[in-house]
Amino acid sequence: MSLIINASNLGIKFKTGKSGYKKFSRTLKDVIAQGNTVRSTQDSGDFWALRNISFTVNKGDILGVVGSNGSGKSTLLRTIAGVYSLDEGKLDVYGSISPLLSLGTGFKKNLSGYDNIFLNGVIMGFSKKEIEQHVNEIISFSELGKFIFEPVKNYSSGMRARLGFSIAVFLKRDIMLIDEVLGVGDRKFREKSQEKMLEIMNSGQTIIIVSHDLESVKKFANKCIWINKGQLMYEGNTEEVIQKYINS
Ligand SMILES: Nc1ncnc2c1ncn2[C@@H]1O[C@H](COP(=O)(O)OP(=O)(O)OP(=O)(O)O)[C@@H](O)[C@H]1O
Repeated sequence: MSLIINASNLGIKFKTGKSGYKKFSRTLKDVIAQGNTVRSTQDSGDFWALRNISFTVNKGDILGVVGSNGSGKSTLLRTIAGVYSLDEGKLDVYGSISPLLSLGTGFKKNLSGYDNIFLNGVIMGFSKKEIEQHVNEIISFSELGKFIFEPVKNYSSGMRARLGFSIAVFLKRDIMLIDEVLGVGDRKFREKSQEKMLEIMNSGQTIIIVSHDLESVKKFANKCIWINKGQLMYEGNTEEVIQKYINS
C-alpha cells in the first residue's frame, strides 16, 4: 500500500470579527494559478477550525470522516482540495485530486450543464478529447435529458447535485473527495449513485467521504477518522471509530 496523503498536525484557523468570518479562501482557479503557498498573517480574532490533525491515507483506501455539525469535516475536505492554505502543520498529497464538485458548487450558473461539464473537466486537468469521451455517460447518468442544454441557474438543487455527482464519477482523479453526496437526488438516483460508488470503490479508487450517514460510511469506508470541535478524536478501523463516536 503506498501512501497518498500524509497529514501531520494540520491546523486551519478562520478569522472572526465584526463583519463575520474572514478566512481567506481561494477558488479552484486561484489554486491552479498560485499553488498552495498563500498564508494568512493576522492573528487577532482567530478561531481554529482544525488543529493537530494527523492521519494517513494509502492508495485504494476509502477514508470516512465523521463528527457532529461544525466539527470541521468540510473544512478538512476543502483543505485537502487546496481551497484553504494551512496555518500550521504539514499536508503531503501524492496524487491529483477531484475538486469538490459533488454538490455542484463549482458550476457557472449562466452556462448550460453541458458547458459546465467541459469547464469543470478542463479545470480538473482533462483535455477536451478526454471529456468528449465521457460526456455522453455523464449526461445519461445525470438523467437531465434536454435540461443539459439549459443554464444551470434554472436547475433545482437536486439537478445540480446529480450533474456534479455524474461529473465526479466519470472524470476521476487519483483522490476523490465526497461531501454528503451519498444522499443526492431522489430514492432512485440515490440507489443508482450508491451502486456506482460501490463499483468505483471496488476498482481501487482512493476516496475520502464526509457524511452524517453512518450506515453508508460503515458500508463504504475501510478506515475512518472522527473529528470533534476541530480535534482528531480517533483514527482507525471504521466500525471501531463509529462505535466510539456513537457512544460519545
Ligand atoms: N469559511 C469559513 N470562515 C470561517 N469559519 C468557518 C468557515 N467555514 C467553516 N467555518 C467554521 O468552522 C467550523 C467547522 O465548519 P465545517 O463546515 O468544517 O464543519 P462540518 O463538520 O463540516 O459541519 P457540518 O456537519 O454541519 O457540515 C464551524 O464552526 C464553522 O462555523
